[in-house]
Amino acid sequence: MQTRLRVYITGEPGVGKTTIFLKVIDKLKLQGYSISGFYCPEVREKGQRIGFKIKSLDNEVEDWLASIYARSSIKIGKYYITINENIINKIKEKISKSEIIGIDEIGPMELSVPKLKEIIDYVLKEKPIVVAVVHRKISFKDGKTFIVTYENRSRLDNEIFNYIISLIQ
Ligand SMILES: Nc1nc2c(ncn2[C@@H]2O[C@H](COP(=O)(O)OP(=O)(O)OP(=O)(O)O)[C@@H](O)[C@H]2O)c(=O)[nH]1
Repeated sequence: MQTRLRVYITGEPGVGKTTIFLKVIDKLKLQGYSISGFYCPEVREKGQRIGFKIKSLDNEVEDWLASIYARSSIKIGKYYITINENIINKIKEKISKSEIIGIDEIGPMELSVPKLKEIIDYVLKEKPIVVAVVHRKISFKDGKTFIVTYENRSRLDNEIFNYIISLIQ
């Protein structure tokens, strides 16, 4: 039977979702699994968030996703979306070669960018194993959701890693 595993990591703003996500990805990499995907770290200037980058999980590909300084036809909140076809294709190329896909995050912004939504839809539909940070306002039925809290964040990465390994080894 082809494995089909979805693991979603969610929780309140700033609680530690990305930290848990990256710890789980690192543990899986240490087990020798090929993993790719992307994450969208925020960029701050003098303490103020001025935009987001998009980076491939192996950090080989990086570009601006959205910025308050750019100008484009898509604006989400105060951010103009600036992602280009070139980085999308590079990330798609990496995703096509991996067995495990990691995404941080699946949120209103990422889903409002057509090219990113296309990748997310493809991954959730086609790839066997997906680990994704999901915005607290979004939920998926097909998979297991782990909620990060201040109380469990020191151990939740191990719990999630052990859950995944128990199903794919
Ligand atoms: N002390 C401590 N700090 C943590 C822990 N996990 C995350 N943090 C810190 O909490 C802050 C937010 O962590 P993130 O992983 O970015 O949290 P997030 O939920 O992804 O944040 P948003 O994407 O902005 O909602 C960062 O400064 C982290 O270093 C933890 O287990 N202990």
